[in-house]
Amino acid sequence: MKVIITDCDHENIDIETKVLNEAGIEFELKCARTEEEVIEQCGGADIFIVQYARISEKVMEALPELKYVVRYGVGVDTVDVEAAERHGVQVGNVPDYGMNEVADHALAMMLMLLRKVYMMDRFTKSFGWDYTKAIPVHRFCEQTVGVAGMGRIGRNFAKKASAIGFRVIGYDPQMKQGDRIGEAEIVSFEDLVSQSDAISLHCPADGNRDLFDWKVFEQMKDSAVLINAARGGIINEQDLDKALREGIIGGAALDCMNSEPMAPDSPIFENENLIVTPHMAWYSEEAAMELKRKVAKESVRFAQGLPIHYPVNRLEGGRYYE
Ligand SMILES: NC(=O)C1=CN([C@@H]2O[C@H](COP(=O)(O)OP(=O)(O)OC[C@H]3O[C@@H](n4cnc5c(N)ncnc54)[C@H](O)[C@@H]3O)[C@@H](O)[C@H]2O)C=CC1
Ligand SMILES: O=C(O)C(=O)COP(=O)(O)O
Repeated sequence: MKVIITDCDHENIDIETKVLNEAGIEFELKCARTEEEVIEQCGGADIFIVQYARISEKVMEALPELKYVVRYGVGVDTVDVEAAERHGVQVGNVPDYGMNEVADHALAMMLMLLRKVYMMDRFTKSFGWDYTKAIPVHRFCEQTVGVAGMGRIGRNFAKKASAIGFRVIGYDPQMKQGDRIGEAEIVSFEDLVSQSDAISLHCPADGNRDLFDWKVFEQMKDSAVLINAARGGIINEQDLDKALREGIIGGAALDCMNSEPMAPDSPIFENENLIVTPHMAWYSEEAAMELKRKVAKESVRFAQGLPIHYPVNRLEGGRYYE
């Protein structure tokens, strides 16, 4: 079988090269992102390792030899998973490479907001010396953190937030209110929104477009902060901009945005109580290496007819490692 790495932002592909070479698997690296680029440049492969390349139904129709698409990452937003099912294409991801990193990043942004570090950093560097600009800051152990999405990353985040001393509540449509999942008590969406001093999003984009919009912001405490290290689109950014400007909520931190890179003229970035990072919550040197090793190893398993560890769709007759 032949592997094509359709696109890769990482600095080098030494790890992928080593794993695929050791298994004797032929592979090529391309630089294809759009449907057209993928169709033009990536014909003849059984397996795609993709980062941001768009693998649509059109691509699958044009490249019928394609059997397996594995993504460098958790989210498979750029792959049409339903079409893959129709075309008999197995889709895979790496769900467990950066669970600590994303939880740590969300936590770091949340602590910066709650302790007003971001704001005091700017103020102090412009030769201001006045902590009262940060008022009010509250004791962590008297505050409640809400986790929307209690999957792998959400549970990890809940554990870390609880270790710091926060009361932690969680909402997840797959979980029952009143249950305890790890460190969090499961509550209704309404309770999560109205009781939390900070809300961290850890749910997928699929099915959750504009989950946090004006109506929800109005139910939040006016001092509450919102953290998104999940996906852009879960928050309605126009409504968030308005909520930040009008003091409907206390602040926000976005690692993920609707448009990435963000639209340069978006007024949301004028808000002083907003922190942004460039979709980097997943990143650490260690996570990047783990990710590269795992996508390559999954490709080798598929090529050798062995069960893969991380199926996203379940094809009839597919082979999965349970
Ligand atoms: N910023 C970054 O660098 C990274 C972001 N991510 C994103 O983080 C998110 C979470 O990843 P995982 O924890 O691995 O996923 P997961 O699949 O383990 O957990 C997601 C959970 O969200 C729940 N959920 C679905 N709709 C919901 C809703 N409306 N409200 C509350 N919960 C809801 C699901 O029931 C599930 O339990 C994904 O969107 C993923 O793409 C993942 C890695 C890196
Ligand atoms: O693993 C994921 O889903 C991530 O969000 C990591 O970032 P990316 O999707 O590669 O921009």
